[in-house]
Amino acid sequence: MDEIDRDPTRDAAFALLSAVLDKHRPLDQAIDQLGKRDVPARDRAAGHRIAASVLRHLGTLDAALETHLTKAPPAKIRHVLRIGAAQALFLGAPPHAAVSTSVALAHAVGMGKFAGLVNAVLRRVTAAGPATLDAFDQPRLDTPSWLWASWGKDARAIAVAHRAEAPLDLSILPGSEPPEGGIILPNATIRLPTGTDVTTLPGFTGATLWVQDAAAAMPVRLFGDVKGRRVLDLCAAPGGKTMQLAAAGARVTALDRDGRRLDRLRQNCARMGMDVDVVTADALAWRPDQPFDAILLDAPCSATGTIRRHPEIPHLRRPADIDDCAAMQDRLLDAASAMLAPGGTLVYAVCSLQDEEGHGRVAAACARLGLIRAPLAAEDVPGLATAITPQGDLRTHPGLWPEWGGMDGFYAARLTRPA
Ligand SMILES: C[S@@+](CC[C@H](N)C(=O)[O-])C[C@H]1O[C@@H](n2cnc3c(N)ncnc32)[C@H](O)[C@@H]1O
Repeated sequence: MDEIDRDPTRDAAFALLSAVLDKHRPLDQAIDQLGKRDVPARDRAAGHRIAASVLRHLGTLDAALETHLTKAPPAKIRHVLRIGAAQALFLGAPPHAAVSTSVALAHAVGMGKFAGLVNAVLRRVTAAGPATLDAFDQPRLDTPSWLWASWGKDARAIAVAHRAEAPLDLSILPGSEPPEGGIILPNATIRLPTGTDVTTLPGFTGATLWVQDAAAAMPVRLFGDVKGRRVLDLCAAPGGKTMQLAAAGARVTALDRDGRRLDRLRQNCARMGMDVDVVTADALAWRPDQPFDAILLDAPCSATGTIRRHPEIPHLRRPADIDDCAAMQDRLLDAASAMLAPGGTLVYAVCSLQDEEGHGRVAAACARLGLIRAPLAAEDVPGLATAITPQGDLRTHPGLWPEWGGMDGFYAARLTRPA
């Protein structure tokens, strides 16, 4: 087949999948690359939707394809098969369209000699539609074993929640009008349906709202009333929690070592008309003129609590990454503790589901640094009393609030330095 009808959407999906699974790049970075190669926004978005669906259901797709393969195909053909099967089994594409576009894709990626195999396997795997998958334990298949084991009794609820895309969550300025069509969650987060474009909402241009997952809005609340208080946001960019602190009336110093992410923080705060002191520095080296009595450490982490938004994460992370994150978190906790005034409050948070990055780090910090917990009470975390751990910390996961569509996985602890 010499003449190939290029299909930019499927080409984009293939490029994204290959960037993630073969080159181990984050999906957002791979999408930016497509933009630099002048792939139109519409094809980037449609390709992203397909690639994200493949990544979300990778274990199930591979198990279903496996039953029709007698020997392992080349990696490129495996991607083509995954893309075809995901469209028919998860994205509602008619089977014949999924098969024919995949055959064309096999040619387009220089693998035309496998076109017959693609045609035969996809016809069989799509013949019965999504019912084909009923025999599979999909949540289990789609979760790497080490992650499943690490999530203990919550593993199934978490993995089930990962099968759906996250909704759009917004924080709004106190007293401002919520956007139409949203539901108001117990912690005052406004939730809009998956796929809503925030930039089209009147409150976005009107500077009354910003994007922040319901769980991500909890750590700042643990300080209580911050009006007029000096607060150090130690790992601040791109600034969701900085804005929440500023909106609550705090005098915020927002520090991050990543200049590009801080540019986004500056843009976000400027859009909201918020005045924040921004510092570009390494938290491990920087020290303030005088200690702070409120410090937020929203530490860098494995981000396994955000898999609904970043379905590539289970396929990129390895157990050793958790150890690396934990070592960095310990160093940042040491630094935060050194900047905390006696009697001050340190809120430590991570968007990770891994105990080693949450409870493990805080237990070690208390023993090492003499910090003590100020355990959370039900009124600190509206609607999430059941997410308070026996130690008095907050542990959320995507399977919570299923009736409203879940939330990100976060861990947060409130610590004090004895006066
Ligand atoms: C989880 S993100 C912060 C998200 C942010 N708090 C928000 O709500 O939008 C972690 C941040 O830590 C920053 N970071 C990592 N190591 C750092 C260090 N040693 N010093 C300062 N910032 C650091 C990263 O650049 C990243 O922006």
